[in-house]
Amino acid sequence: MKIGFIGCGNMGSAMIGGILKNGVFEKNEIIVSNLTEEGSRRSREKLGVVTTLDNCEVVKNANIVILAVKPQFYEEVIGEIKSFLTPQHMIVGIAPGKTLAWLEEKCEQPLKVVRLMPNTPAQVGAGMTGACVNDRVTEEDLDQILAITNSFGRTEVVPERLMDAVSAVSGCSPAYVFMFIEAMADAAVAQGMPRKQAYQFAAQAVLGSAKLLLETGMHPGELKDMVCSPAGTTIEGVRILEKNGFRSAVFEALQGAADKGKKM
Ligand SMILES: NC(=O)C1=CN([C@@H]2O[C@H](COP(=O)(O)OP(=O)(O)OC[C@H]3O[C@@H](n4cnc5c(N)ncnc54)[C@H](O)[C@@H]3O)[C@@H](O)[C@H]2O)C=CC1
Ligand SMILES: O=C(O)[C@@H]1CCC=N1
Repeated sequence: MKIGFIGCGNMGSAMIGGILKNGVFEKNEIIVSNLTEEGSRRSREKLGVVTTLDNCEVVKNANIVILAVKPQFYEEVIGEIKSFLTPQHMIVGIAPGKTLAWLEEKCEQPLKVVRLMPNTPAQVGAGMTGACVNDRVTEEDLDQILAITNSFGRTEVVPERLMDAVSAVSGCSPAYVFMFIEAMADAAVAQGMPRKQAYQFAAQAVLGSAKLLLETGMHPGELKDMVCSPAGTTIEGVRILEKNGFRSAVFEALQGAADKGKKM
């Protein structure tokens, strides 16, 4: 086995999906630990990977170890596995607030440490991941990490000080985007559109807008202005969004998410 996941819920299974689809590792090179036999059965059936109920088995059998449990369980899990870690291991944290220094300190030995902040669109190969590493991680190690993260979307290597911003702007933001889509669809339903169709219209508009921005590289303000005809319908909506503090609400939400990460 080459790569191991401790915990295999939403993020773990999304990451493994991309890794397998792009052939970065084979099924028999991936070991996953779960809390319950039921969880292990799901991982085997859904992903076909090797499973165990013992977190230490992951460390004994893989040199890249991804901590894919909720942040509250990090300390307990590291406590369990730390005596099996060696300088050859690369330990990968994906939780907000768990810094490289914190991970190194809890592992109680000099180790290669990586911090990633992926997001759930990884499930469909459209993830965005922020990555940073400690100074023991070599260029070759980083290439291996990028092969993994690029298998489920895009990756940017950033200085660690930006990881809370990454967490807010791409780790958490899918939740806010889904709220936006849901609200737009509700409004379309209120106008008489069937709900299923409303989700198609709203989601495709968000997908297309993001694609337009990424592919043209144009300023979002310019793209917004292209939609707003003088005395038209869109600018009326823009007026109402501004009056209701839309931009400020988004700003505050991301600020709150980033601040929360700093405290974790
Ligand atoms: N869900 C998201 O959008 C994102 C999550 N993350 C981070 O990814 C990590 C995992 O989050 P999710 O996958 O969403 O959580 P999840 O709850 O879906 O998955 C966690 C899995 O770990 C298992 N688990 C819990 N304690 C365990 C233990 N002691 N040993 C082995 N397995 C154990 C649980 O049974 C569960 O299957 C978290 O640290 C989270 O902050 C990062 C970016 C985005
Ligand atoms: O809120 C959470 O726990 C995770 C971190 C980034 C997105 N979701």
